[in-house]
Amino acid sequence: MSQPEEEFEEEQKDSLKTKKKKKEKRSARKKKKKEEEEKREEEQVEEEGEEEEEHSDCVVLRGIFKLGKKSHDVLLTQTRLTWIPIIPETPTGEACALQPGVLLLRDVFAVKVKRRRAVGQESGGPVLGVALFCCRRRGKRLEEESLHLHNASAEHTQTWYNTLKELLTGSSSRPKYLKVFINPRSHKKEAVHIYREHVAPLFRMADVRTDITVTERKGHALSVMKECKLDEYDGVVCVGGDGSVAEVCHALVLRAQLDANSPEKPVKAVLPLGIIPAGSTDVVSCSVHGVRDPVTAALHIVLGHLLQVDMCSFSSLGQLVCFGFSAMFGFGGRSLARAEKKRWMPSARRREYAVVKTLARLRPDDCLLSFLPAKQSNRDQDQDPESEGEETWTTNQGLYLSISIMSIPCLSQHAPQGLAPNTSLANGSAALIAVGNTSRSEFIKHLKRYNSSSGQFSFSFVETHTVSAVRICPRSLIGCSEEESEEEAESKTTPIIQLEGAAFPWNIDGELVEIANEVLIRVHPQLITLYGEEVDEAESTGSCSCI
Ligand SMILES: Nc1ncnc2c1ncn2[C@@H]1O[C@H](COP(=O)(O)OP(=O)(O)OP(=O)(O)O)[C@@H](O)[C@H]1O
Repeated sequence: MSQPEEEFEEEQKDSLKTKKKKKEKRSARKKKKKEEEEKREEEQVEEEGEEEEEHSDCVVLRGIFKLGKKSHDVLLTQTRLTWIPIIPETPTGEACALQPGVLLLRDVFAVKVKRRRAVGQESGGPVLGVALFCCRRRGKRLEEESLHLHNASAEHTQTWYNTLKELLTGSSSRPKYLKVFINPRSHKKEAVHIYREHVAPLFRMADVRTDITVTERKGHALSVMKECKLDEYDGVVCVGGDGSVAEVCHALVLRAQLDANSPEKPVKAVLPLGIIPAGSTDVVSCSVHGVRDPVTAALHIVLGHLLQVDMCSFSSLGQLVCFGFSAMFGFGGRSLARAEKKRWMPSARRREYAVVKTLARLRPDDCLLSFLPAKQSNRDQDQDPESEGEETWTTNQGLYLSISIMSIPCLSQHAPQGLAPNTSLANGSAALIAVGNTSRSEFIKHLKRYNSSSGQFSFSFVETHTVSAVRICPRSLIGCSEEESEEEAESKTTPIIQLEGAAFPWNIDGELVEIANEVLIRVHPQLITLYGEEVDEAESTGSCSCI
């Protein structure tokens, strides 16, 4: 065979090979596609099976209503309302593209009879049908929505109204009577307005009665809570910032402890607490709602979404200071103390001023820091870490710029993943974040990373631990003399602080608490119930402008 012929034959062989390969590839692709289709069909069958199972939830009522302008076949079961459009036969046989719909009763918080009324008419009027008020989810936000079922028959409408009402009141976690505390001084003094505008109408609609106290001073909510008849209420609501929330949470747990006559051991709060955010940061509200939004918060309350949440007790020299969710010692305590001295400034400016000033005078504290690592068993159940026998404390002595203890993730719009992303609401432990001595620029880098999603702990001077207890014993007031006197020099009206016996500023849930001695913090698993849901991240509104 001549060479060109050989080459041709080789070429032919090659092209045959590639054709074969292509064919193989094609058939493999076809096979894969067929398998995928079969899988999809199987999944669809499974889904349909599940749907059928759910729909086998037997029909309680069935009737015809108009939704919009079209008639629908409406089915009510114990858990859902389903509507299917009734398509009239047309001479042309044209299909109408109307969609069926479904509404889960767990999302419905009110049902009303609709009537036609003239302007100013308060009662009576011909029946139009029933209206259902429900919540719709938009990301982390819950929004109010209504569904109108029209049928002019009074008897038909009444039967549906009664049955729906009965099904809705069957849910035991939904409150009927609430004790409400409103702090009129919170943040921009908008708490009363927020409650009246966004919350009260939803409570009224859901037939939730309320007993309102507008607080007159710090400690007012605590004194009311100590005295009031708790068994009358199904829950407590706090409208305010983190300081107000901390006071009401503390009051609920303290009251449970007093009622149970248990001076040593904290007792789980009897009533759940709903938080309507009206502060500037609203860390606790963000941690259980994912947003700072009064409507979302109110809808979680009326729908009875309950969450068990861990709390800490803070004590010094054997005396209880308070119950709370988070505490900051060092930088966090100092900047709050500085901000409190400038109460006359608007809150955002005050905070910025305090952060910048405290950064400018950054000083470490010489501390003895001890902690009790959390055991796995603490996190799984409602178990008191104190009851676990031998306690093996780890103790370090050193210079710290900041020490934080947080039993909840502390989400906020400035730190969407939370100040303590490694802890959760009810894992029976707290996050200990200890920031050792470093340069100002490195410390600022660490702080800035809270705004982004991660990396705030990947510095050699930051250590984190999962703990069930922490003890902090400040050993001296390093650098305070110079710092405080500079501060005082600015405000000539306030007396110079006497350093002897001076207390250390702590930021406990956004409130300034001054403690002179060692502080013991213990985590108490699921000590309180809050209205809300488990969220992994808060809605962010951009970074904090001060750093
Ligand atoms: N009528 C009142 N006047 C002054 N203080 C009050 C009053 N009612 C309650 N307080 C106290 O005000 C403190 C701060 O409340 P809160 O956290 O709601 O507001 P805030 O400090 O302005 O908010 P934020 O901390 O989010 O900026 C709480 O300790 C609370 O007990």
